[in-house]
Amino acid sequence: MPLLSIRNLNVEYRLPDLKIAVKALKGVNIDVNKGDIVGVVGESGSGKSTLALAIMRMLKPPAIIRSGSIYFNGVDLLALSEHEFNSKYRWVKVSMVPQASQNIFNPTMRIKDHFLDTAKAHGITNENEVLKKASEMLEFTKLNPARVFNLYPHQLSGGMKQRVAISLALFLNPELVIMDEPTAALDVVTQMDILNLVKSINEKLGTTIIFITHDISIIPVIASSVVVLYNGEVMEVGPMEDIIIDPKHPYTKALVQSTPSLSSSADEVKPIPGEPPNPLEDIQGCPFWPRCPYVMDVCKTDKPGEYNVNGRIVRCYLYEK
Ligand SMILES: Nc1ncnc2c1ncn2[C@@H]1O[C@H](COP(=O)(O)OP(=O)(O)OP(=O)(O)O)[C@@H](O)[C@H]1O
Repeated sequence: MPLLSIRNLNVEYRLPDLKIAVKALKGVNIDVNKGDIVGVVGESGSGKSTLALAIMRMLKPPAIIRSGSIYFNGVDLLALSEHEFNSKYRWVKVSMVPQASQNIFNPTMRIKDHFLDTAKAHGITNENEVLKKASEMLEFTKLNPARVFNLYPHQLSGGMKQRVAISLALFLNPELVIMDEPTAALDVVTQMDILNLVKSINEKLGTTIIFITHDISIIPVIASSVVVLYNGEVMEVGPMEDIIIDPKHPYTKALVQSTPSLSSSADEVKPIPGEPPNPLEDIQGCPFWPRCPYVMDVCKTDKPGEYNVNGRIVRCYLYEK
């Protein structure tokens, strides 16, 4: 059984002024196996953060989960009461390093108090116990707890803040951590440090990780398997090497070809044709058809199913048997 299994997840943002809903996630199915680092890749607006917030049950209005299930070890997280989810799952079994996590800190609180506050929100009030565990996690992320505990957020560099955000996500020993663009807004050297840290969390602590990024060039460095999102829909899922070396879905192919570091020569780099989708427009059929070089009539009217191509899932009529 996968550690996390998302089934037919549909999330909308309702925009009453415009009398429409933006369909941010459409029929999403994703399995995350224990011990994996699953890279979720997609362009801006493809629904990555919505997915992270849905798993954490942290979506706020105008977002609404229209339907679907998110099973964690077989328990549907969406069916639990808020009290049960908060006391047994949120941060305890599943936690998150949010997007732009450098900005999550309360500027008036010392780092130590961020750990105490998070623990308190989950019913853990033994200060010594919390600080001992927080120290271990700060040390694991290569920070000096004695020094960092008493600092205010503005006294930390961007890389240090990201390490603290990661320590905060880890310190209740979750089995799964969702990291939403954890290397965005960092310089290249610090990015590599954080990627190495993420790998050591996975290897040494055994934590399963969902690693969200808009940058497919990071995927080979970090992920064991990949989910490709486009306009709120899963296009392709498979092992990292297969997806990067031999992408099957025309969108994944276009994404790889548009990325200089993944192409063998500069001549092979091609921008993805056409325009990114308009979130207010509900495209019939496959959402990639207006940009797809292989488009067929059926793609414009019907959504492709999940076709199994040598053990990976590809949602494209080219692979219909
Ligand atoms: N609060 C909101 N109100 C209305 N629409 C929203 C809201 N938040 C997100 N959306 C829409 O939902 C879709 C998915 O957004 P989401 O932020 O999940 O994508 P993303 O892949 O994480 O993008 P980015 O990398 O830019 O953060 C987009 O079309 C976006 O415009």
